[in-house]
Amino acid sequence: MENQAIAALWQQVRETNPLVHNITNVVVTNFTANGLLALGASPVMAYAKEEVADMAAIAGALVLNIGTLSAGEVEAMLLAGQSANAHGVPVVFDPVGAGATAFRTDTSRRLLREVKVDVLRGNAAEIAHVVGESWTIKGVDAGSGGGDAVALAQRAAQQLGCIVVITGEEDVATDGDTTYVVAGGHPILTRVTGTGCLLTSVIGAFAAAARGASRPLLEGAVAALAGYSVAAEQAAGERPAPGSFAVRFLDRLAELSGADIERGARVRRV
Ligand SMILES: Nc1ncnc2c1ncn2[C@@H]1O[C@H](COP(=O)(O)OP(=O)(O)O)[C@@H](O)[C@H]1O
Ligand SMILES: Cc1ncsc1CCOP(=O)(O)O
Ligand SMILES: [Mg+2]
Repeated sequence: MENQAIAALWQQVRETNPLVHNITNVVVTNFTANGLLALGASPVMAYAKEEVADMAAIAGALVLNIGTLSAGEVEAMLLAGQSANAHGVPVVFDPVGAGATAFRTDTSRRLLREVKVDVLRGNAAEIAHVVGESWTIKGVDAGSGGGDAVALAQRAAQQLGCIVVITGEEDVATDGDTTYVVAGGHPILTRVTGTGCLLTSVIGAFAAAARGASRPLLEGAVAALAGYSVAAEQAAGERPAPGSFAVRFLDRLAELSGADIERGARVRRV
């Protein structure tokens, strides 16, 4: 995928200002809404089972995130997901902490069975546990010393029949057939909570824009990953610290130019 096409997709998200319905966790709600606004998308958080089907139906994309799940929220996610499916709205799912507890693992698998998920995004440990493989996990974070993230993503995509995105030092996006690796970003991202969750919602914004233009969702996900990494590198600068990085990162998401992306995006097909 060419950097020019990535820049064009970022421009398209800004121009189309897609509505992204998030059912996400209490830790990252505000950061996610601000990140989506900075990017040029429109966030809405709606959780009540009385309204989620209606909201999902009118959204450009639905993002499900089980970071602080409860039984009631799972019920709402199923209703929202099924409504999105019925209305042709793309669904992006972040299985936060899958593998850390049986409730998270079982809920992830249930959502994937009962909702047609278009893009699954997690760290390597979460994706491994969703598909029944082992990988060290600590709460919501992946442990190191696992296996091959590219092969894991490809197996998961084939097994689940959706696009799988695994993030880490390098990010992988695959539909099980075509696979891209995105380099860049910065380790400081792992010291600010919600950067993975926001990325999942950003992929939602790109899925919404891709839907409008009938472009492949995989390209949208790759564009999201690539621009996100460039913004993080710029925000990190010389001596990054978590607090100021978080603020600068929002600024860079808002100000990232086509030229920044064309110069900085590092995508390769593997
Ligand atoms: N070591 C690293 N170097 C550069 N970027 C990283 C590194 N680890 C994670 N990232 C980036 O941080 C963001 C969140 O990814 P990750 O930490 O894997 O998700 P999560 O927070 O859900 O565990 C992604 O943009 C990813 O590319
Ligand atoms: C710390 C924490 N605990 C439950 S959800 C959450 C946020 C996880 O965010 P991310 O996966 O983006 O680091
Ligand atoms: Mg996460």
